[in-house]
Amino acid sequence: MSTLLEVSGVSVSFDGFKAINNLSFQIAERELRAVIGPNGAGKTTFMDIITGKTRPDEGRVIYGDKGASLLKLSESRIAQAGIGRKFQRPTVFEDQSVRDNLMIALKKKRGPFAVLAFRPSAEDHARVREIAGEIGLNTALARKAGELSHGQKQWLEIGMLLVQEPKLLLVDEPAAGMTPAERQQTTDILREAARTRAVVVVEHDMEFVRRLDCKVTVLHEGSVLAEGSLDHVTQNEKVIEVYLGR
Ligand SMILES: Nc1ncnc2c1ncn2[C@@H]1O[C@H](COP(=O)(O)OP(=O)(O)OP(=O)(O)O)[C@@H](O)[C@H]1O
Repeated sequence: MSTLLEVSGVSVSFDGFKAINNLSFQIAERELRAVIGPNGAGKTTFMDIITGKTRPDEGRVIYGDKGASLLKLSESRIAQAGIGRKFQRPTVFEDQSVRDNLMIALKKKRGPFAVLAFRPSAEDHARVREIAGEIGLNTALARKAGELSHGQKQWLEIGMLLVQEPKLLLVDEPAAGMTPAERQQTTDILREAARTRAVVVVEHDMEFVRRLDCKVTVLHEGSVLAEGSLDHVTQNEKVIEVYLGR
């Protein structure tokens, strides 16, 4: 399968401190990947580089079948090019229903001019119902987002990104604060999402990563320390030393 995103030889320093150090990373068009690593390993900075929030000092970030450089694009252009990011804390519109939250996200996809004259079509309603099903909220469409559990809000926000049909979805610590049952469902949602796109999940919870059952990239001091199945990387001596052995 072809590569969707290729990061090569990327470095970035903050006040002389190398947060990302000659980092290389690739993900295929349809792939689920977990990124793990101890505190300060560079996971957040790595995602900031992909979304254009942080510009690297060196290296290349190539995206899509035309091999476009993301380094030339603004944050909003990168988002429009199909890179969606879910931050740790849910940011749904609490006073709006689940349906309206998903509709707002659909509207956003159409761009600033569509917002003014947006009237949801039967197709839009069908799409919203479809996504609500994928995130396990099909019976909660009329509920206010503010009444949802923490886990359900996280799913809603993932749904708001999925409605926009990202090619690459970046998800930051989705399992934090979730009940075991919510974690299980989150795994299912992310695995399903990765059947039609690339999904990168940054996560500390090893049980959660195990259930994702995907290739794992271990970051340490801004570089890739190991990559492979969770069993493979957790047997790596260097990984045990810097990360698991702590
Ligand atoms: N804007 C910044 N200015 C200065 N230092 C920064 C900045 N952003 C990140 N750093 C430093 O870069 C290193 C990598 O940080 P980063 O947040 O990417 O790590 P992380 O793997 O996401 O950590 P955590 O698991 O704790 O969230 C850290 O030492 C951090 O203090």
